[in-house]
Amino acid sequence: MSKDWTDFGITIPQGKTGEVATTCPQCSPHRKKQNVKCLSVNVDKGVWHCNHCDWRGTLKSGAEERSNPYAWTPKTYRKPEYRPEPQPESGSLVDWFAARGIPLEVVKRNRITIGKVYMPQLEEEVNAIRFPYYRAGEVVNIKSRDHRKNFRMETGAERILYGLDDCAGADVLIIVEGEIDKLSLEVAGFLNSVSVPDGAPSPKAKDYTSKFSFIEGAEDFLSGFQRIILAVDNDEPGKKLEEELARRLGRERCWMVQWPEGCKDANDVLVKRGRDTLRECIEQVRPYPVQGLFDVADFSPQIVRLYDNGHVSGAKTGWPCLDRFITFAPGQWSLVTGIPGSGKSEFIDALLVNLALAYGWTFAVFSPENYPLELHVQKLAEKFVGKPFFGRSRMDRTELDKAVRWVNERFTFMLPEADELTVDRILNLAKIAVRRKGIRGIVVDPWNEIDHNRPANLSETEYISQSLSKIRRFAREHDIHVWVVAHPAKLRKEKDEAGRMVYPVPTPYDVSGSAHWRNKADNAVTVHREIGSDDSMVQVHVQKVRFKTCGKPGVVELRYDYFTGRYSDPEGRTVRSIGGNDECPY
Ligand SMILES: Nc1ncnc2c1ncn2[C@@H]1O[C@H](COP(=O)(O)OP(=O)(O)OP(=O)(O)O)[C@@H](O)[C@H]1O
Repeated sequence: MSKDWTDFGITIPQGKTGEVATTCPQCSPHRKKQNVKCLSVNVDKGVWHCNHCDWRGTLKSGAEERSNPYAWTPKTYRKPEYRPEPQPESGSLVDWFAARGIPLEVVKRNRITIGKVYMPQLEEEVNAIRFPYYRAGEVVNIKSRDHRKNFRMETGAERILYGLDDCAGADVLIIVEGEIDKLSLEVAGFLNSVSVPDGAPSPKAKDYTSKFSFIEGAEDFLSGFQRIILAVDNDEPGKKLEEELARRLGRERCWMVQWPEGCKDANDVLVKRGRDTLRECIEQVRPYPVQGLFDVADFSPQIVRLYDNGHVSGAKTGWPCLDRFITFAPGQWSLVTGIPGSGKSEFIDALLVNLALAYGWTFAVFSPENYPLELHVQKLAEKFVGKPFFGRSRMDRTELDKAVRWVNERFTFMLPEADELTVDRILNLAKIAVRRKGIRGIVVDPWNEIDHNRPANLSETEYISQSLSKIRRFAREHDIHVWVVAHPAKLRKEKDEAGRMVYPVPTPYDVSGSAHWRNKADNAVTVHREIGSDDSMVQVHVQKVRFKTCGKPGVVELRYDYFTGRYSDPEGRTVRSIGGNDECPY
């Protein structure tokens, strides 16, 4: 028997035929805008499709099963048409470049033209200079720029580096911040330069991962250079671009340029000081500071920034009561301990979700206890949506889809083969994630799942010391925060104030292995609760904070919601805060 619309919960106004817009029984009841008619139905053909949640089907064969809605699908890009007409040898284009010290032959070689372009921000067609982005002789994108400095790149086209084809066979690559800077370097005799497609991130931007999307498609290209010169602008966004490029491409092969006083970028140098000075700037580069080798000159901008802006704390946890005691800064590592089942993993997951939401941070997570992976995604999705995965009030399909896509963008999971479960291997995988995804944090949960096959010549203490040093080095080198979850050695129950036998709050000194845990960690946190009690309160003991700008020892309570895995900050429930000259129990 053939089915009708009511079998699928679809409401068609009586007598309507042809194309009808109506609400979607799958997603509308769960949306804020419940009355929006997001379901397109063709009544005559008996087919439907929801423009919001992608639910589709036909009366004949029913609702379509979504095979793997989250599967990776290759990105498809549009290739713009670019047929440069011969340009006049004089006039506005030539004059514009001449004023910037770029001669006609360089404009011609780079096939730059002037033409009419629709500028969405102006909602009109204007005359604009057009910079074609070539890769292997083919135009992949075009940057258009009008005389008021409005920019546009082609819709749906891939964002790649500008000037890729000029660098084939070079050992050294120069990266600049704009097309004109790249052309300026050509004038100074350096063809081996590329410009980032989107300029530098704004100093206030929290999430600027999309500015670096060109790296993923250029991995092979970028890996071919022994030396990379970062010749970006001499301003705050330029500094941010320089730091992020060095962090992702590897500081050890990056070099920095110092522009002369009063010059902002390569083109400024060309115009104000001439091509010889620009050449000298590129020839007199300084190595990017790497861990362990610093001159005060290497970090003088940071000193001035510190003087001007004051101390910068770490990233806030998302729970104001806890923020008073600990914030998590890049370049550091934190020990997280607690008795089994105290909620260490839940707490870390909730923290990462908060950091991802507030700062756009991305993470690589080694958490074999959270496998199979779908269980881990379940926990992260619950925290993101604020609804459980199962049960009557669970998240709907639209919320699930949104959550899974979000988790996919923010989290990478590391699980090396059983015979490669070493600290080195995990850090190697994390290094790739830094380059590709710009991750800001790593979680190792727990430490004892790593294969600690220590060399015969090392004691356990020496081995732990070495491994923790590697972690510290990695955090600093890549400017990321590392959280290591480690279990305490066997604890004995003790009598509490009420005479009950309870487990004491473990300290970093209780962590199996050695006192190096306490000494080497930048921060130490214990997640503690009385297992078995009905109370959903969890204590977070901040037992060590190395840098006072990031916090101070103290204890707070958070309330745990078992169904969503979220923690909330019950106003006024701070157990005690210890700081300043107060006696500190840790
Ligand atoms: N405050 C709480 N109240 C009730 N249940 C909790 C609380 N915190 C965590 N749980 C539950 O306890 C279980 C263990 O949590 P989790 O895996 O985070 O602990 P853990 O400290 O990482 O454990 P392990 O040391 O065994 O790895 C989970 O089912 C979690 O939902």
